[in-house]
Amino acid sequence: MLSVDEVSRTFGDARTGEVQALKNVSFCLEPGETAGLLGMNGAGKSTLLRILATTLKASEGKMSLNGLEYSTEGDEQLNEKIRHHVGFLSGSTGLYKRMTGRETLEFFGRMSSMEEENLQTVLEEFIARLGMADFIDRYTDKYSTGQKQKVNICRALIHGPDLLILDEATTGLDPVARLQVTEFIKKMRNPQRMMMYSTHYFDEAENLCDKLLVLHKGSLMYSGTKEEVLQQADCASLTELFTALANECKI
Ligand SMILES: Nc1ncnc2c1ncn2[C@@H]1O[C@H](COP(=O)(O)OP(=O)(O)OP(=O)(O)O)[C@@H](O)[C@H]1O
Repeated sequence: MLSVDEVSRTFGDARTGEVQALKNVSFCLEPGETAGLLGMNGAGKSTLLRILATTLKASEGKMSLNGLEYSTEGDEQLNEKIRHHVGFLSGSTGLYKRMTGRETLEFFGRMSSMEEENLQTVLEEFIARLGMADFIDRYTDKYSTGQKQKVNICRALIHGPDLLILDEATTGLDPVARLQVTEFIKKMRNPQRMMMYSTHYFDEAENLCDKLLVLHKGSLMYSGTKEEVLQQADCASLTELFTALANECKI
């Protein structure tokens, strides 16, 4: 289980003083569950995902993954243990230009101490499922955005993490690649794996996620199934909900 309890994060900003990017956010994810993280630009989605991936420290609060406590004091040994169970695709995940996609995935699989036979089996399955055979042996600097993103998603998944964190995984993809990627992510669900999926596409949130977490100005404003969220917000659709939030920001 992923447990997030009263997590906050403040950034110092030279121009405006302090920015409170997350304010007392609490929620749980059960094994097998996928949560869709929604929110307007600047709502705090990436900040939350980076904290869960241990690349950023929370200012306050507690978190645990399957009983392992995150360290907010910067204890690298504790966070290293967590990292073994986490796969993270951030908005800025890059690829080594002078490696092929296959070499990249082999590299990360070996870094995670995967057995060679298992690594090759998983790799072939990923290549087939995401239609990567045509480009996987080319250097990644020649890849299109969609091709890069497919390799990045595989990189986050190669070691079979319990918690998969995907930050806007389909941004910039054409409709066919978007469908391929979302179908692949759906197939990668299993009864143990938890997923945090941030997106600006409502159809993906509805199609992929068991529950939704709506962040607004750093606070978790609504959470639950889509129906529960709409009921809490007294809205008929997610579009209506976000239009209301956007209008509130203009006031
Ligand atoms: N390193 C930083 N220093 C100062 N402020 C930051 C930093 N990182 C994020 N912020 C601020 O924290 C707030 C939340 O940012 P965050 O990137 O988490 O939002 P987001 O919901 O992921 O937005 P988007 O949908 O645009 O990616 C914003 O006001 C942002 O400017």
